Amino acid sequence: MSDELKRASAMAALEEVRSGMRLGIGTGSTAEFFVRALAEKVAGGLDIIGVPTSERTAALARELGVPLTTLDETPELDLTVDGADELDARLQLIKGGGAALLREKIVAAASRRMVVIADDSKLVETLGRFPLPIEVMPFGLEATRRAVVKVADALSLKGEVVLRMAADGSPLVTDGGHYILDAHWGRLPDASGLADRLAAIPGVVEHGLFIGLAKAAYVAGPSGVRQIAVATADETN
Ligand SMILES: O=C(CO)[C@H](O)[C@H](O)COP(=O)(O)O
Repeated sequence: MSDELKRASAMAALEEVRSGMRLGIGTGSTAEFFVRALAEKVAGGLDIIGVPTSERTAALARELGVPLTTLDETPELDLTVDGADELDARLQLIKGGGAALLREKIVAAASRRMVVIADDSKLVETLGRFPLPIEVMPFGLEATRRAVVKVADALSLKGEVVLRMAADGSPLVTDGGHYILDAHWGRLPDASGLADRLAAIPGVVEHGLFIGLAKAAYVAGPSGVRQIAVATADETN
């Protein structure tokens, strides 16, 4: 994804931000463009407060002067803007490529509205080209991995489930102190059913399937940014 497209999608989402808003602030290289643009607006007088979805985003926001709070102080948010590794037309997402999926999901769920910023290479017909990140407890890792594989077997999903490693060769540790399993299963025709089964495994802390959380996406392509929105109950009746 080119920086131009990342910036374009971030700028489109920034249009939704109003003074007085409580914002969830996403993680990743696309979200970074959003943080930088938001910081400029804050410097120009925009009055917002943000909850970062990772230590990495918190550090950047702090450095750029974006006022931050926590979900404990501000448990209800107006809008969360975040990137995604993959999205489909129903705005089901795969997230967690940046290992921040747990905080990202907690923050998105605490928000009245979540919007996704992405380029059009991330828009797929069926989720699963991107390996699905699954955040797990270090305790009982192998037992949990086997339980995850059993879920895959039950759904006829085939492919490796591998522990994500850090650059130094040790297991990558998330902001929450957990590990990440990356599931290379390919197409996930029933993402929602898979999400339910993974969530029921005791050692699984959270998985990267975001179902029913995003309300809109700003998808940037060569011919501009288009908004994809989920139909509201009013529109479907
Ligand atoms: O889910 C995420 C982090 O956990 C990111 O939103 C996702 O990985 C997209 O990142 P990028 O904008 O760098 O492609």
